[in-house]
Amino acid sequence: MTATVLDGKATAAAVKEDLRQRVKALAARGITPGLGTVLVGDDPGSHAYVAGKHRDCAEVGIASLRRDLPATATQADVDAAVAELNADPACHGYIVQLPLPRGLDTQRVLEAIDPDKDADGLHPVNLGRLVLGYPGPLPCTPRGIVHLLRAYGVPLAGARVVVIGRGTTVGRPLGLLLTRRDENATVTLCHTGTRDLSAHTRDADIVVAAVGVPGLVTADLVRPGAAVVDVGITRVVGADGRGVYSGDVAPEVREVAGFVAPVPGGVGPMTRAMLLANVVERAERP
Ligand SMILES: Nc1nc2c(c(=O)[nH]1)N[C@@H](CN(C=O)c1ccc(C(=O)N[C@@H](CCC(=O)O)C(=O)O)cc1)CN2
Repeated sequence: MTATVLDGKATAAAVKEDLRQRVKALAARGITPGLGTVLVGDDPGSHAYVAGKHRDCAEVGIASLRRDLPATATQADVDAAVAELNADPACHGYIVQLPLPRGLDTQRVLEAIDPDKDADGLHPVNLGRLVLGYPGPLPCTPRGIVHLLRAYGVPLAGARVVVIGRGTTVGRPLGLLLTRRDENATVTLCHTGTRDLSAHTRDADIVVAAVGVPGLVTADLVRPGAAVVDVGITRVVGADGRGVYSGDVAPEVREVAGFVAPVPGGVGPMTRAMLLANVVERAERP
């Protein structure tokens, strides 16, 4: 069997086309949605991701508000950038690019974001809303994973899903999302302390790997025909000595699985598209 590839680029392109139309409708009402970013330091990966977010904004007609701070920025500098975006009426939603440089208090920064402008859905108030099943912005990667699975008709209701990874940006919120009544899946949340990981994954209809351990999910861990979603993204040195991305899922899994969301080209583009969706939805709210 060769798995059907869950094409995140194509699915994200369709999401962006829909958003472009909705942004046009907003323009007719005199509203331009605005996405802000706070980027601190020199990490090349973070710079590339933030640049990508602003390119996406330009593609769909969302206004960009960039706040780039040097690696020497203090906690007070970051707090000030956050306070400025909280107060700016042109900004419908914004993100603080993670990870922040060492020495800055990530939790304090995330908690300072106005929950109403939390485009990442990572503020404790919004994670609490997710727990309670109240409406609110959803974390972008989990939302993107659910959208991608649905786009390819992978059944969620009643599905046994194993999520590997208990982080607050992907694993934990994904478990909450998939167990809502609308999705109705049964979720097992595995992590580095899980004994006999394969006993869980071999039983699963859907395996989501979000730990950042290249090649962790091998073919023998996957039930034939299952859907496997790769979220891990690690930069490794390829055979030719150049940097390449490696996911948590080994390449041979494609011979066993029914569906595979690859790295790159799977969940990453969906994460970016869902960020735009959160901003447009916020701008559409009365
Ligand atoms: N505030 C946030 N910080 C971070 C998040 C986040 O969701 N919010 N997630 C990651 C980084 N990230 C977005 O910020 C992100 C990472 C990777 C991709 C992506 O599209 N990856 C591509 C491959 C890389 C490439 O082609 O350049 C892919 O998978 O196809 C998008 C977003 C940590 N920080």
